[in-house]
Amino acid sequence: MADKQKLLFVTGNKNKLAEMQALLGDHFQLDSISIDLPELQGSSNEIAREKCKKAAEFAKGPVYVEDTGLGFGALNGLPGPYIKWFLESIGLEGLVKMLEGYTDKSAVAYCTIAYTTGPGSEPILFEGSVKGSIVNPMGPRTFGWDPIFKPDRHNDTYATMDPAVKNAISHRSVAVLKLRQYLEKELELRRSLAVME
Ligand SMILES: O=P(O)(O)OP(=O)(O)OP(=O)(O)OC[C@H]1O[C@@H](n2cnc3c(O)ncnc32)[C@H](O)[C@@H]1O
Ligand SMILES: [Mg+2]
Repeated sequence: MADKQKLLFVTGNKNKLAEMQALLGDHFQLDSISIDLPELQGSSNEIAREKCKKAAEFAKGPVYVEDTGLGFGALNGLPGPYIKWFLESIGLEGLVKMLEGYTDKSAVAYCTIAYTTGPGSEPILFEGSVKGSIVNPMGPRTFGWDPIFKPDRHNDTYATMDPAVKNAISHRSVAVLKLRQYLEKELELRRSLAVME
C-alpha cells in the first residue's frame, strides 16, 4: 500500500489537533506545528485565509489551518470568530448570560479550513457548519464552548456526547471531509499524470 500523504496542520490548540488526528489520521500522515498565529479582525474566511498565508511562510511549504467560530442567532452571528476572547473573558456562564434577555437561543458552530500548497499560493477554503442552541453548561470542560453547544436533533451537548459522535457530526468533520475529498482528487490527478509521463 502507498505511503500516506503528509499533511501539516498549524494550530496552537491541542484539542483541535486531537480531533484532526481522529478525523484524518486514517487517511493522511498528519504532522503539526504548534504556534498561535496572529489573527486579524474580519470574517472567518478572511481570518482563516490570512492565518494560512502566515503559516505557509513559517512552514515554507504546504500547510493548512482552521478557524472556528460560534455565532448566536439573537446577536446576528456574534461573537462568531471572536468567541475565543469572549470565552476567555466571561467564561461559559457569561456566554449563556449574554442570551438571557432573548427567547432565541439558536447558534451556529462553524469551522473554516484554509489549505495552501505553499507561500505565495492563494489558500483554498473548506467550510463546515452545524446548527444548534446555547444551553446551560453540561459535561466536562475540556474543549472550549463544547459544554454549552447542543446540536439540533441531539439531546447532548458536544461535551456530553461520545467524542466519536461529535466527530461524526461536528462542524469540523464537515469541513475536514471537504478537505479530504479535495486532496484525494488532487493526488489521483497527480498519479494519473505521472503514469502518462
Ligand atoms: O491556533 P488556532 O488553531 O487558531 O487555535 P485557537 O484555539 O486560537 O482557535 P480559534 O482561533 O479558531 O478560536 C476558536 C475558539 O473556539 C474554541 N473551539 C474551537 N473548536 C472548538 C470545538 O470543536 N468545540 C468547542 N470549542 C472549540 C477554541 O478553544 C477557541 O477558544
Ligand atoms: Mg486562534
